[in-house]
Amino acid sequence: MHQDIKEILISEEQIKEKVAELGKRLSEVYKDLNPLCICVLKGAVPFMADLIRKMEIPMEMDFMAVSSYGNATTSSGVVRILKDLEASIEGRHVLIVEDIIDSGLTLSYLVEMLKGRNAASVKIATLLDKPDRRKVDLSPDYSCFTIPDAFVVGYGLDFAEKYRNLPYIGVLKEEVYQ
Ligand SMILES: O=P(O)(O)OC[C@H]1O[C@H](OP(=O)(O)OP(=O)(O)O)[C@H](O)[C@@H]1O
Ligand SMILES: Nc1nc2[nH]cnc2c(=O)[nH]1
Repeated sequence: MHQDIKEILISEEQIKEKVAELGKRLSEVYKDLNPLCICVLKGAVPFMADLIRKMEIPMEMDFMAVSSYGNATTSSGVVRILKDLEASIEGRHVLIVEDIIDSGLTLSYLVEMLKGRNAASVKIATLLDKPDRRKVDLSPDYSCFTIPDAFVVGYGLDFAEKYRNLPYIGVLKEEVYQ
């Protein structure tokens, strides 16, 4: 285990199992709909890469970069679009793929914005859901794990851009970010 990690919350094996389950479910839900999976950079990259390989249906992908955190561990509430989608989503079935929903501020902004572009549907798939910290009324359509209120890293999630490459979800030691 990495020296900055206090505890492994979700193991590599647990992630693999849940992601495969979700991919199978999405393959049924989105059969014949050619969904557009939107990966929210950067944290959702490992989840997106693993999830789409478990979706055994035609699909397309695009990427967005938004930022509300910078290098902090709590959301500023201000969502900035750093990179927009490449193509129109009018009439498309959109699935936003996220690594974590915390305050919900990032996604509630994103969902409203994408709905405003006349998508046929806009749904959310998240690896992690941290409902205790929610500031807006938002719940994911698909979620792999519900986690307690702790700052987690790994499998895409960072602290100051580090730890994204850990294959598990871990809780960071307090002394690392204090
Ligand atoms: O529900 P919220 O409180 O809004 O938090 C969730 C957002 O925070 C993280 O992004 P971050 O801005 O850290 O960017 P990153 O994915 O590049 O690390 C995460 O990837 C979500 O997008
Ligand atoms: N790395 C990381 N980013 C987040 N963004 C919102 N919540 C979290 C969290 O617990 N960890």
